[in-house]
Amino acid sequence: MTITAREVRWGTAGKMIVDGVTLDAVPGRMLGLIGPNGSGKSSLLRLICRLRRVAGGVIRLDGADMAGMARQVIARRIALVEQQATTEAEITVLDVVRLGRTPHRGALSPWTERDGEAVEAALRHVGMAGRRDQSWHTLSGGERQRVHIARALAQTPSELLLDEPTNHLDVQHQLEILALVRRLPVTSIVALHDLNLAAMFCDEIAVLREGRVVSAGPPDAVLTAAMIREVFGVKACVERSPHHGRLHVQFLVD
Ligand SMILES: Nc1ncnc2c1ncn2[C@@H]1O[C@H](COP(=O)(O)OP(=O)(O)OP(=O)(O)O)[C@@H](O)[C@H]1O
Repeated sequence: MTITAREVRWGTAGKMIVDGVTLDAVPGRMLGLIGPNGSGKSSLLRLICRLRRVAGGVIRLDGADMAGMARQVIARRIALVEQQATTEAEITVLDVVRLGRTPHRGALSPWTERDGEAVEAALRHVGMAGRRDQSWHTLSGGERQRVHIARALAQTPSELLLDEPTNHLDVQHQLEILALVRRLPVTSIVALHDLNLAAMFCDEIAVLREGRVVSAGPPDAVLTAAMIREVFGVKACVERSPHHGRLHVQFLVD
């Protein structure tokens, strides 16, 4: 396992928001986090990359308790793409992606060939190499999302955390980004609202409700009509697609 969480708790204002979460991210695989709005997905991702400190339980990276690790050590390993990340307006696409190299560089160290290669590869991966000189504030929402993902890739993480990475993206780019993450030699944890994207791309899925994992395992075991009704309050029919062989969820409205 690369990242393991055991009985992780975190809360604020007297309310438990992550309430005893236990999960394992298997090396090289994609773990999906699904759950209704406010179920704790973003909070859990922020705990995993230690933007927040756990109030109880333990998160380990390759067996070592992350609570005792230096911030830079964590930043060299784990990249997070947040849902609504903001960036200074007066910078270019290239500037944003170059920021991904920060954890690998000392304050005075020169820009290296390796830094440049990581940035170029990241720009290419998200299809933004031709837009490197464009000003950040002129980008569309989807383009910004792709540049944020490029920044995370430039960090050359071994663990990649993505909070709703398909938000703002058109269907082609939704599929491309998730296919890219799957292809990368990284362990990924991805919060997703679209159950069909989760079914298509995730190796394992954990379902959160009110800060607790209520189901976890391969998509075939987790994505059931009963779970969708119970957790999301929606009627659904779950079938195996004759086209791609993965589960497909059809929602039913009265
Ligand atoms: N710093 C905070 N102060 C107060 N409440 C918070 C804080 N951070 C998170 N919350 C609350 O915790 C709950 C979980 O939020 P979180 O963003 O983790 O959920 P989520 O599953 O990612 O939701 P969504 O699907 O809507 O993005 C929400 O009710 C949110 O309002």
